[in-house]
Amino acid sequence: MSLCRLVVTCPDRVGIVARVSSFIAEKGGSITEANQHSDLETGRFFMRYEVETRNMSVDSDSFRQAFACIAKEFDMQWQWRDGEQRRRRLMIMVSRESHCLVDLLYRWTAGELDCDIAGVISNHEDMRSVVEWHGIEYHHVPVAADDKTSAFSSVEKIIENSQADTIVLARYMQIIPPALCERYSGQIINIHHSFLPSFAGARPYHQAHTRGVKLIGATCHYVTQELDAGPIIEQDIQRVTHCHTASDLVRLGRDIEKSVLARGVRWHLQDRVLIDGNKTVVFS
Ligand SMILES: Nc1nc2c(c(=O)[nH]1)N[C@@H](CN(C=O)c1ccc(C(=O)N[C@@H](CCC(=O)O)C(=O)O)cc1)CN2
Repeated sequence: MSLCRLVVTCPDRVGIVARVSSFIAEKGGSITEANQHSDLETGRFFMRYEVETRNMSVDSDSFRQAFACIAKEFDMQWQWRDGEQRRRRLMIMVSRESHCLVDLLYRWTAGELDCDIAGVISNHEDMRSVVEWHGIEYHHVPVAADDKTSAFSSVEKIIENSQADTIVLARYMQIIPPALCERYSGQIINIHHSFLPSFAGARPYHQAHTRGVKLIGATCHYVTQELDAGPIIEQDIQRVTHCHTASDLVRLGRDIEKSVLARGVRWHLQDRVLIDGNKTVVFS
């Protein structure tokens, strides 16, 4: 097994850390990274342990079986992710803007993103050559304004057949239907090109330029039915001035979008992001 991750959320109470850490020690596991958080407003507790398991007396299935008793006692939602189960499969979705897609493909090629890329879905043909150059399957699924239902049933079938467990909207400019949001709740990551909640929706840089902002930003968030309102994973900003045109904001924003999305995806792949209602706990 070697390195495994234990991720837990449960109602907060005294004794959780003591019980879980002593259980891991009893099985011969060594906790190499420990993160925890108590949300005093909601009374929820969040934990993420990385565990070196080479000296453990049990395998992953036996660990899960034994830990289930503790999980039941503390009403935990939990995951024990070992090497085999740990590697996620990403489906990337893109429209016409290439910068976030190309940045993710570069980082994946460089080994920065510990995942498989199951494929790329786009409503345009523009990105086919760069995707296929990386040896990744490209799915062109046009979205007709008057028939989005059939387009997204094709999208859902492609995602299902690819066995992807994480979907990354790398400037994909179509609204994901409620059913797909529900089915992949907490598994669809979007990069919005503004510092949310400011300038949600379309053309945020032009909205920002009209408003005369002195900061622009980008937001990586989980996708929900409500547009650009899902749990925020990561954000960043950059100063701008009256000298910058709307096109300047678009150009300057690209670098922020790429880095914010990459951090958000990487933390998700490492099980560092735990959803807390419409917020997140990020053990970065
Ligand atoms: N269900 C959700 N879908 C999407 C979300 C989300 O939070 N929930 N984020 C958006 C990203 N986005 C801005 O970042 C965005 C994309 C698309 C639109 C929009 O109005 N699209 C039109 C079509 C536009 C076109 O054809 O070019 C539409 O879908 O009718 C607004 C914001 C991704 N999806």
